Amino acid sequence: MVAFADQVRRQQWLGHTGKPIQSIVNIGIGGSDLGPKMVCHALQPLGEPKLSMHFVSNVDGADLQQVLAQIDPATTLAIIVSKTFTTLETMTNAHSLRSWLLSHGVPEAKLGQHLVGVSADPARAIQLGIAPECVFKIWDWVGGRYSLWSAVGLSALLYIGPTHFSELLAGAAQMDQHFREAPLRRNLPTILALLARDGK
Ligand SMILES: O=P(O)(O)OC[C@H]1O[C@@H](O)[C@H](O)[C@@H](O)[C@@H]1O
Repeated sequence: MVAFADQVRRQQWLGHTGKPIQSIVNIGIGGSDLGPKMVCHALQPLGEPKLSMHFVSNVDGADLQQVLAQIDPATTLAIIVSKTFTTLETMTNAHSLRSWLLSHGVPEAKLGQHLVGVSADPARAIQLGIAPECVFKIWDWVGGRYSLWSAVGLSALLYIGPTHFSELLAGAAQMDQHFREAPLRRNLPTILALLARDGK
């Protein structure tokens, strides 16, 4: 995953016309959308300025159309993110985006340069035309709401780069440890949960 991200970030991963990737479109919903979207938004100052990031989750076609109007198929990389690869909203948007690429000049044989997948079920991703080596696997035991820390974080990795992404993972591991060990009075996730409860 890091080798792939490096290639894209160094402008060595080329679209079908030989131009480097400039736009990343993350297609997913729930945990396969919100985590990476939040990281890309929160860590924008660390983001790669040559990449524009887009997130499409809504099955209402207006969501996808708004993004398609801003990007060039020749320089677009779509990441289809779905643990199951059966989620209706994501599959609908993935098929629409695939058709858009094909109808805007991307030859079917070169679709693999513009489409990658993240899933616990790689066979389903391959059926969509994603090259087997471009399907990044999520472990089965990762729950949707925590999946940012798995391959679902690919768009965040592309945007902030491997060094910052490793720091993000290390910070999460540190917080896991803090949650297990800190006394409740100083336990940050516990305090946050209590504040949220009080806020209701
Ligand atoms: O990643 P998938 O399989 O497309 O699922 C997307 C989301 O689907 C929702 O139904 C789940 O509650 C979420 O946890 C999950 O992230």
